[in-house]
Amino acid sequence: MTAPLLSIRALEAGYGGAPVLFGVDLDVPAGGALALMGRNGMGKTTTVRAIMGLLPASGGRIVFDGEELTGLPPHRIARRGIGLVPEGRLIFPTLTVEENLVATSAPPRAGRPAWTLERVYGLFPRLAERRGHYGNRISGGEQQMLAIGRALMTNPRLLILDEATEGLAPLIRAEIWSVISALKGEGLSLIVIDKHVSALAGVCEAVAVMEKGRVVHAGPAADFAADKEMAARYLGV
Ligand SMILES: Nc1ncnc2c1ncn2[C@@H]1O[C@H](COP(=O)(O)OP(=O)(O)OP(=O)(O)O)[C@@H](O)[C@H]1O
Repeated sequence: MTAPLLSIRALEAGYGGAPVLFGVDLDVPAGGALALMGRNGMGKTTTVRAIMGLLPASGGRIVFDGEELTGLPPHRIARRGIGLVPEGRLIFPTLTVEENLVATSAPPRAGRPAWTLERVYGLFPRLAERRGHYGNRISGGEQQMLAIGRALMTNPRLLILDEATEGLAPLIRAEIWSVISALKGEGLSLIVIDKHVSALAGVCEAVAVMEKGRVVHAGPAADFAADKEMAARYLGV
């Protein structure tokens, strides 16, 4: 069996001495997509922050493409090839759409087609129409597209989407899911945090459910989506 692209073992992290993660284990195979689920406050975003180096790990290991990430600063982790679409989008409000896209762009990776402005605009034609608008003058859906485009401009090998469809109108949400699915089809590896179980199962092979800072269930996403009782037990839906 080939080693996973991302492997997390016994990860511990917290805020100001208060522990939040108590030994998280996760794997993402190259080209695979993992749905990370769980009720509010269970530690999903904290896990993502630890992967990105935005929060120090107090224990455990994060290995990406065979190299240890634990302890590296966020910009070096991004350079290794992990892109983040953060919860709340965090668009630069006083930069234009185009400036937001180029602000964090990074060189392409060997063997993968480079992400360019043209390619991002091809994926999201609305961003091309809004290219000169400031980040705080576009709709929530457009901001979400921009957050995804900006992460793609770093030419990631693994893209982490934290609540990328949260609070969006159904049509825009469907557009975002179809883009996520297309990215998966191109071989990009994904971690997708979202509440929409059936949409997740359409893109992700695997699911991991977090409860109180631990992974309490891991398995095929299709099985999870088909088992209403299990979804109700873990997600309270
Ligand atoms: N900056 C912070 N300082 C202190 N505690 C925090 C901070 N951010 C999160 N927490 C706490 O850490 C725990 C896990 O939060 P986290 O944001 O990782 O959950 P989540 O599973 O992503 O949920 P959500 O869907 O609400 O984002 C919660 O108890 C939360 O209150």
